[in-house]
Amino acid sequence: MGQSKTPLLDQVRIPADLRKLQPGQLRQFADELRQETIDAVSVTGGHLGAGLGVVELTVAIHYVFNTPDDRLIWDVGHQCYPHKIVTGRRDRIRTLRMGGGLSGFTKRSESEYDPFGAAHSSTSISAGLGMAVARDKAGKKNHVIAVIGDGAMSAGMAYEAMNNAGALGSRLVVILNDNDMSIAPPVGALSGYLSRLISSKQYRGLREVGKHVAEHLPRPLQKAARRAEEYARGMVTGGTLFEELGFYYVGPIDGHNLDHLLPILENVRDDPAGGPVLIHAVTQKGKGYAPAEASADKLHAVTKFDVITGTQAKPKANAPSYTRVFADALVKEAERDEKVLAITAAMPSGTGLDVFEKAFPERTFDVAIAEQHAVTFAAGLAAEGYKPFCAIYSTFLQRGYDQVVHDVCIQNLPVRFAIDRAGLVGADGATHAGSFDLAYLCCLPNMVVMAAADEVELMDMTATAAAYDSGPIAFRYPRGEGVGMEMPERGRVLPIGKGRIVREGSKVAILSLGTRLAESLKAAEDLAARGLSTTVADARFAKPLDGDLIRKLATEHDVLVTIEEGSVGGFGSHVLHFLATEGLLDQGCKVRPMVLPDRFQDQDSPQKQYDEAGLNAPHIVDTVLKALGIHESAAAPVRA
Ligand SMILES: Cc1ncc(C[n+]2csc(CCOP(=O)(O)OP(=O)(O)O)c2C)c(N)n1
Ligand SMILES: CC(=O)[C@@H](O)[C@H](O)COP(=O)(O)O
Ligand SMILES: [Mg+2]
Repeated sequence: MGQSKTPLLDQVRIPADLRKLQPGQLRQFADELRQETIDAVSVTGGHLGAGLGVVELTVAIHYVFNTPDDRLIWDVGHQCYPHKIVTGRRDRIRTLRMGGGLSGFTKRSESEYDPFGAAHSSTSISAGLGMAVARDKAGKKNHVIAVIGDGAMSAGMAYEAMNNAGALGSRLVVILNDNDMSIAPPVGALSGYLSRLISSKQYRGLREVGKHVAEHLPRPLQKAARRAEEYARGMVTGGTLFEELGFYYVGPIDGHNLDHLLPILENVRDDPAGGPVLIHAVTQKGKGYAPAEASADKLHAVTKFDVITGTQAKPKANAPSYTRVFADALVKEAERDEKVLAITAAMPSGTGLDVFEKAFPERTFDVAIAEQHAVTFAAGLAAEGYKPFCAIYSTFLQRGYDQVVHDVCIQNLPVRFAIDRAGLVGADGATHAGSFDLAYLCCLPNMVVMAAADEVELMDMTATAAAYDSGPIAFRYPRGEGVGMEMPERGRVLPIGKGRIVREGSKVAILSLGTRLAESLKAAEDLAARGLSTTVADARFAKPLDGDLIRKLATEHDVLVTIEEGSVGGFGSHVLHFLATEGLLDQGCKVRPMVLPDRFQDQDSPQKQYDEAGLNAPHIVDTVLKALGIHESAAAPVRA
């Protein structure tokens, strides 16, 4: 057996083992931890850049603080792979984001070292403050540390939390991990402010003097020195934004320099003064891995890759992604209509608006991680006659729901919602599943909701949304590739509220919404082979429903199955409501809605997730056979 490449890391299963090392060994330990992170992610794929940027912070925090009694919360949690390696999960780290494996984010049920789950950003200060107040009420003395990135710090929730923390005065340590990156380079005034904080050399000089003086005075005098320091700080920068919110500000410090991190964390740990503290750590996303450091996005998210070259093993695409189809379709609409604008909340590449921005930089808005603002900003634009396309993942649109109701629907403003990542999303698991947008949008008056069955439909829905100016309209589509359709030059405008029959039959009807259409057609072939003639219809609209189509299907078939990539309370529920109120359930048609299960599904491949959800062709066949009292199984060979 060759000599281990990670001799120090091999000695550490949990942080208590780490704390047995000498401070002088931590540099090597961090290097080994970084290598292990790179090697593990080269096997699993996942979020690489963020984790590489917090290797030293991870080591220093677990070394100085008594985790898990001291609570450590990672904002977003995508940077938590080094944390997972040093908290008893190194043996499973190569199962990251795989079915049955470790989550790609922090997760309470996975480890006592994960006191709070994450994945949606900007929650860590709120959760940390909750834990700090709980500690105070219980008379405990443990520390609470929240590590939040500069991107996550651009979300309103972070300020709500700091505003409250400053008022409550509970002891809370917030570490701002400032790597001057979100997924893309950061946007917004805060980003510029942080850069000024870091670059004001004069400020750093005064602070340096102040800090050293403060450290060598007896405790009572330190306060005086500290006040002098604060005065210096106030004199140079007028008090940092964070201090105005009631935080003691420490920094900016080098977030990769353990010689700085360790004493500062120890000072903060041992300082008997109460109150919230914000340590401003300057780091580099992708640190220590040349391909990441050289990449524009610092390898925020990668597939499996070759460690030596950094070359990723990206599967060959058989068709354009839905995201790309949307982006290209929107460009075509914008070429014809100067009122078309596009808005993203810090996800330009994920939503495809980076493509749109290349064509129309003046008509593209990245508002940072601020979905609530994005929606109402769009409403403001619509109120003035523009045609804003708010491109937000289904799961992240949950953040702006009240704005959709209150600012868009009640006022019936023509905001267009391009909802990517609808349905199950695979490796990101439950936190990112787009399961609920049908339920949370179809109940809203004035809202029109479409779901694309394939990439041609998505082009048509983009054109339809551009043309529709009578109120809010949303269209959803899944993560991943299209089905490989011949693409028209431009999308056609669809008649609002009208579905289409894709396959004629007579005994069974499958009414599909969205991309379950492919599985519905497969099921129809199987059923026909069993002597059950099957109609397949694509609803296209979840709202308004195509009443005539539904009535036809329910009155001309013995079984009507609805299927959608969404939770209960969405399309199928509204079809059932329609059937019931129209008395169409009274005539014996057996109706079976097929929806996502009423539980959160962990990560796996989308195909396996839909198998687990029971929404693939065999499940449709089984549902029909059961409804007809035929006790065959979809798995059983079809009768000759
Ligand atoms: C509410 C919400 N919107 C969007 C995202 C998508 N997202 C994941 S990480 C990220 C950037 C985070 O930037 P930062 O906090 O600076 O962390 P870094 O990747 O730089 O370490 C974004 C926008 C999210 N996780 N949550
Ligand atoms: C961490 C985070 O929230 C994003 O990076 C998200 O994982 C992106 O999802 P996609 O990979 O579907 O764009
Ligand atoms: Mg960042």
